[in-house]
Amino acid sequence: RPPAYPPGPFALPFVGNVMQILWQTPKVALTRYANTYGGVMSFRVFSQRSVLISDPDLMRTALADPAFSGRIDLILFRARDKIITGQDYDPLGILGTSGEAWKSQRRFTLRTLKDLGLGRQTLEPIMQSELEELIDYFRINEGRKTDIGLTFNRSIVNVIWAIVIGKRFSHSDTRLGQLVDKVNKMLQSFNPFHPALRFRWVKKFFPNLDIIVKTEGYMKEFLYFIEEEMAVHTKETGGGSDTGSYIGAYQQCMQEAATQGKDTPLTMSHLKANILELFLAGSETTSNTLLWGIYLLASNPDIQRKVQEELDQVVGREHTPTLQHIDSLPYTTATIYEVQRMADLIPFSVPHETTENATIGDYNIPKGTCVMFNLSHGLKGSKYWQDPKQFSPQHFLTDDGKVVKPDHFLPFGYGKRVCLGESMARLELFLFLTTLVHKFWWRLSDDDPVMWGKHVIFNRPPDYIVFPTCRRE
Ligand code: HEM
Repeated sequence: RPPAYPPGPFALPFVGNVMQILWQTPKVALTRYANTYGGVMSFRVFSQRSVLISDPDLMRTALADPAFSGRIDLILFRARDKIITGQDYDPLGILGTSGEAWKSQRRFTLRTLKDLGLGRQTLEPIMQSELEELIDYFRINEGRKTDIGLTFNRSIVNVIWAIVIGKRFSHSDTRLGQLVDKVNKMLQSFNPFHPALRFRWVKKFFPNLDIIVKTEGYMKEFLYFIEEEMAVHTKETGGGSDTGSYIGAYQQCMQEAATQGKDTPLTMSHLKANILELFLAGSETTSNTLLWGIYLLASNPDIQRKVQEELDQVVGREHTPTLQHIDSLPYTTATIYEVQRMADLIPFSVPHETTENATIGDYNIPKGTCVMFNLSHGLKGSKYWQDPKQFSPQHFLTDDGKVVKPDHFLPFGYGKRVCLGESMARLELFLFLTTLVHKFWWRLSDDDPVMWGKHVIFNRPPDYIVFPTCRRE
C-alpha cells in the first residue's frame, strides 16, 4: 500500500477483490465496501489499484480536478478502434479516451451540438416528430395491454440519428429496428467489471470466450451499419458537407483543415467512434429513464394526477407541452428529478483513471489508479433524503413549492467529464414525459407480474405491462 492510501479489504494475490465483486454483483459489493470503509476506500481488480469515492463533497472535488479526468483502458473500445483503424493501439472517440485525444473530440462534439441548435430550437421539432408517432402508437393501443419495453428506444435512437446525419427513420422502417437492436445488444453485453473486457491477457488466453465473441460481434455489426449509412449520406449530399448534421459539420472542419494545410485532430476514424458513442451513451440512458418514469407514475397514481393537474393548469388541456413551459412547471420538474433519483441509472458512473499523482481528502491516489464514483450514494443515501426509498417529488421542492436541486444529486456526473449529452437528455426527458402524461393516463396491468432483472452497469426498470388511456380534451 502506498503511504496515506485509502483503507480497504484484504486483496488476494493476483486476483485482488475481483471474486467478491463478481460473486455479489458489482452494485452489492461496492455498496457494502462504501458502508464498511467510508467516503473514500480502496480495492483491487486483479493488479489494478481501484478507489471508490462515495462522499458527495469529495466526489465533486475529484470530478472537478483534471488529475482525475482520465479513463481506464477499456478493452471493448480498443477492439472497436482496431476494427476501425486496423491498428493495435490508437485510442479513438470520447468515452474511452484520455488526454489530448479526449479533449479535442469532446470539445468539437460539445461545440457542434451547441452550434446545431441543440439547446432548444432545433431539437424541439425533431422530438415533436417522434412524439407524434409515439402518440399515434399509444392511441392505437388505447385500453390494451402494452409492453413498452423498446418503444422509447426507437424514438430516442431516431433523435440521435437526426442530429448525427440530419434525417430520421419512419418507425416502420426496418433499418430503425436494426439500429435499435444493435445498440441494445451491444449494451446488454457490456460489463466493464468483467476481466475479459478489462485486461488484454484474457483475450490472449481465451480468444473464443462467449462475452468477447458476442461483444466484438455486435460492435462490428454496428460499425458496418454506421459505415453503410455514412456512405449513403455522402452519396446523397454529393460528397459535399452539409452543416445541418454532426457528420456534415465534422467533415467540413476536416476539409477546411486540409485546404489550409493545417493539422487537425479530426479524422474519419474518430468520427465513426464518436458516432458509435453518441448512440451507446445517449440512447439506453434516456430511453430507460423514460421507462422508469412511466413505471413510477403508473405505480403512484396520486403523483401522476398531480402532474396532470399542473400541466392542465399551465399548458391547458387543449394544447401540447413545449419547451417554453419548462420553467413554469415546478411540480413536474421535481417529479422528473425524482424519477432520475429513483432510477439511479448508472450507480457507479463510468470508471475514471488518475492521470498523475493526486490527493483527495487526507488520501494520496497514485497516478494510474482506477477511480469509481458512487453516484448512487448521493441519490439514495439515508443521510441525504428524508425517505430515500419512497418516490416523492417533495424531495426536490421547498415548503413554498419552489424546485431545489441538492449538491449530492449528480445523475449525470459532474466536472470535467460530466455527461456530454446532459442538456439534450434534460430536454428529452421533459418533453417526452410531459407530453405522454398530458395525453394519456397510465395504469399498470393487475394480472401481469412486474419482473425485476439483474443488471451490471445500468439500473434498468422492471419489465412491466401498462394500459394507456387517452385523456380527452
Ligand atoms: C438520462 C440520460 C443520461 C444519463 C443519466 C447520462 C449519464 C452519464 C454519466 C453518469 C456519464 C459518465 C460521466 C463520467 O465519466 O464522470 C456520462 C457520460 C457521457 N454521456 Fe451521458 N447520460 C445521459 C444521456 C446522454 C445523451 C443523450 C448523450 C448524447 C447523445 C450522452 C453522451 C455522453 C458521452 C459522450 C459521455 C462521455 C463523456 C466523457 O467521457 O467525456 N449521454 N453520461
